Amino acid sequence: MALPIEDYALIGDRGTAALVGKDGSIDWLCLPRFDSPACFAALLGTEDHGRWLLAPADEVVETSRRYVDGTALLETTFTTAGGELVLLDVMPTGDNRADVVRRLTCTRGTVTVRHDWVVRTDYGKVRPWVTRQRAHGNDVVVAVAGPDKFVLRGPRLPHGHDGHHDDEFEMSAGDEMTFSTTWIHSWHDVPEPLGFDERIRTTTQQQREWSGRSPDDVPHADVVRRSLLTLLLMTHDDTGGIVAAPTTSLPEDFGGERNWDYRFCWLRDAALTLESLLGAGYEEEALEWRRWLLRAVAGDPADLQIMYTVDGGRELPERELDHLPGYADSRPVRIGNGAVSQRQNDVLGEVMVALELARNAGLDETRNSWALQRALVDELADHWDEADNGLWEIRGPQRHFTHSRVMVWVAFDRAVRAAEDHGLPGSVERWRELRDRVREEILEKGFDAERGTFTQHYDTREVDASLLTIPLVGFLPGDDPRVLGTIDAVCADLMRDGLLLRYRTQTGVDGLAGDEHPFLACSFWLVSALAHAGRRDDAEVLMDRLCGLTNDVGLLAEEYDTERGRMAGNFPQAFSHLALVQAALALR
Ligand SMILES: OC[C@H]1O[C@H](O[C@H]2O[C@H](CO)[C@@H](O)[C@H](O)[C@H]2O)[C@H](O)[C@@H](O)[C@@H]1O
Repeated sequence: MALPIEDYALIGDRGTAALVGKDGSIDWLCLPRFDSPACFAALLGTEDHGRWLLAPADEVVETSRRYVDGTALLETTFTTAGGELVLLDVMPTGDNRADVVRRLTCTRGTVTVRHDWVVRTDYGKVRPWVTRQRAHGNDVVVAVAGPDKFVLRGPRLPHGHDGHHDDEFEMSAGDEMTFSTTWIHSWHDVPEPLGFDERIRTTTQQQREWSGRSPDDVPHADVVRRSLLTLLLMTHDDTGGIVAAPTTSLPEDFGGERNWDYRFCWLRDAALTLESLLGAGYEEEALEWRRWLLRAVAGDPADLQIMYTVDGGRELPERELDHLPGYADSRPVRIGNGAVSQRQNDVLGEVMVALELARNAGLDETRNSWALQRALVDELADHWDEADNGLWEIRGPQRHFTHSRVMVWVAFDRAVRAAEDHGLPGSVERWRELRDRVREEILEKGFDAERGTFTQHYDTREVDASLLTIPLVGFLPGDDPRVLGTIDAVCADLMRDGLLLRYRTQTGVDGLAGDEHPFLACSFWLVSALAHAGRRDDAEVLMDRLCGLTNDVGLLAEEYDTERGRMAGNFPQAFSHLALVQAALALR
């Protein structure tokens, strides 16, 4: 059975990423890309759905973990009655290969190690054909199924029993053993082995150099550095696409149906990630992402999607995997995401903010990059008043969501500013007129004057945590009475044990059964809104609490179940980490 979500840590090579459990088992890995089918899917099922375990066979009396300073190399230390074993997990970056390297070092006494290598392709469904072969002068174990080939290397290889390749062996103080699994296309020959020491050294250097540029002058600078590194791991090296999370179907409601696939590039999540990276001083990432964006949305602006595959593809049909029981029996397990065809009017606003920040950071517009923004804003000008599914991608009826309307204002506002401040060409008069019109409309229809708060949509008196972004995007100043009233109303209606829900599910607005837990990004938005409102002390108290919720290696899922003290939803979630960075920057 899978571990609590917070007992996993992320390793990755910026092509894909794996979840390593505190028990030494890799329970989730999609190869070679974030959105490829998983070959280790025990996270959503059992060990028979694929996993790779290296851990003491003896009873473990203590486990501690850490990332090697400034890197995403994970070090797990197991203490047993007889000794101590350190497991280093690395996915080397920058070499266009897909390898997972696991190095065991016995640092004290004697430890019996258990090895279990269970590859199942197609998300735990297909048992590959596994053989022992000779390649490049060594024995290797090779698993083949359809297009995929997995090569296990190591100084001592496990043997096959009942579909598992397992082994037990003793290690004594000073012993070191390195194993690796490499993915290749099944029609290719087994590649050369990696030079482990050299790849570990370069990966360490690259990641240290990158994370060393993270700001020191923010509260919780270490947590911020880890968040930035986690966002980097979710940015695809080759294409520049940024995924929302490396997992699918970790439940928002344990045992419920709120299970979604996040292994894709949402324009919203990616644009917000970029804002955080730019705010923290990482500028070159903006260029890569803008290139990704230009390729992904190229074509008729009317065909803009709200999400794409990692390489900018448009097809990500949602389907259910019946063969997987789901994490904590949360079914269905879904791959693909039906929200792809939704109308979400906020998205262009977020994109325009990120591209404006990039411009202000010195990234010049190319003819193409501005022409595209201009075409998208003109397209929005023809449809700005249509109802939508909102940023929460609700599957209930479309509405006039206030947050979406505010982001429409943002899109026109940033387009006008691009023309005014940077002399970029476009239908500025029309954009200006629509910007002012949507603003008036929001203040009239999206504001409940009696209660002194903005509302979730135009036909309700309910509130929504997304309204906390109103001061953050500059729609109103942070100390405007309407903003202060909204903060109070959101806290009064949506606070659960000190953390914020996105909205009240009980109203049925999202068209789904069940409930959910506080959404961590919303609580970070509250920190930022409080800071903008001049309530710095309150903001700091909440920020301290939220940073205290990160797991032992600094990671956050999408939501937090305050009753059980457990993380919920996909993990780690870019939205949570990017909002953490933004909150820290707001408190700078
Ligand atoms: O709440 C139902 C929706 O949940 C998912 O959307 C959430 O995740 C997205 C990626 O991080 C984020 O952009 C969005 O704001 C969140 O609501 C899911 O992807 C949707 O299919 C689902 O309808």
